[in-house]
Amino acid sequence: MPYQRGEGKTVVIALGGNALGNTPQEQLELVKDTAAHIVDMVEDGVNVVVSHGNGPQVGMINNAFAYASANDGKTPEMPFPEAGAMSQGYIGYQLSQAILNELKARGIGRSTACVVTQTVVDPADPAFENPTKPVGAFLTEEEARAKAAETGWTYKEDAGRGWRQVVASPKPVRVVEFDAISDLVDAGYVVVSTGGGGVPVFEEGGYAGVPAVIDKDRSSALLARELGADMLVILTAVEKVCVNFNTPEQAEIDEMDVAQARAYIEEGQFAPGSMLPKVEACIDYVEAYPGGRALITSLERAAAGLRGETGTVITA
Ligand SMILES: Nc1ncnc2c1ncn2[C@@H]1O[C@H](COP(=O)(O)OP(=O)(O)O)[C@@H](O)[C@H]1O
Ligand SMILES: NC(=O)OP(=O)(O)O
Repeated sequence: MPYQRGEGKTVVIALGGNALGNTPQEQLELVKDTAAHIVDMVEDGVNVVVSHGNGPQVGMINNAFAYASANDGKTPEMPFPEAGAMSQGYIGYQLSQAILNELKARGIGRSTACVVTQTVVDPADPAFENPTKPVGAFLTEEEARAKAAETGWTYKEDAGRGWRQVVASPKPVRVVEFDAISDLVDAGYVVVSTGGGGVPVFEEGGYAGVPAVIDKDRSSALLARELGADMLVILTAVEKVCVNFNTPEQAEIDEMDVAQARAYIEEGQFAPGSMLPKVEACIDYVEAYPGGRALITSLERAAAGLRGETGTVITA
């Protein structure tokens, strides 16, 4: 009996940094666990579309080529959009392989498809004037200042955790490969796409890559909305979003509607650069697609969250 999309819920999952780790070797181990959680959802009858972050990875690739180029005079510089595409390629390869292995181990006759994705951004987006997206490794202030002087790149302090290179993070406007992704979902593939939010491109006549990194939660929200997905699931390191996070008054949020979420944003409950863009992405999705529900939870609790047992649910 051929697979039909109408048979189960369609869910777009955005994987946070803890699902991937910091090096390709570490990631290869971590994605086995990630894949098991994803296949739990597939086993529950869910059509899963997976997207993922790429901040550490795209910075690592760009930096490695710049370093080699400066030191051996033979290695070429790697343009930022190409570094973004390379990050999608190797992360997608590892995720896809791990999911395939898990499907096979459980005797589930489904397959994966990995789509290197471009996402249109607006040349007039004010984000190009103010780089905010951290990429690459954490450095000390001294290392960051030396690197900035050597490369001309911008470095900023990242939420008390160290210094990182920052690049522009424009808003996603359109997923270029949307039709292909949708067809693959309809055909029953577990699709990995829109990694790192998609390689940002301007659409001026043809498409052309832009040196920037889109927030993957925002692109996942756009993809979920366009697909008419039943749910957007943002997986990160915490099981629930909290008010008064990291204080003695910390309290978990089980459910909030857009009005409540906006009120919490006004109060400054969600840290910019970490939880705030996730909540904003959920608002974008449920406002544009009121039939949908957004869920923020941890990777470990993802399948339980989809069953309505945990996580923070955001509704219109
Ligand atoms: N109000 C909040 N409730 C829960 N977590 C929060 C809150 N504000 C900030 N955080 C932090 O945000 C983190 C998620 O952001 P981040 O680490 O940038 O995501 P990603 O998993 O996509 O890499 C959580 O692990 C938590 O440490
Ligand atoms: N592109 C993106 O949002 O990556 P991170 O989640 O790693 O920051």
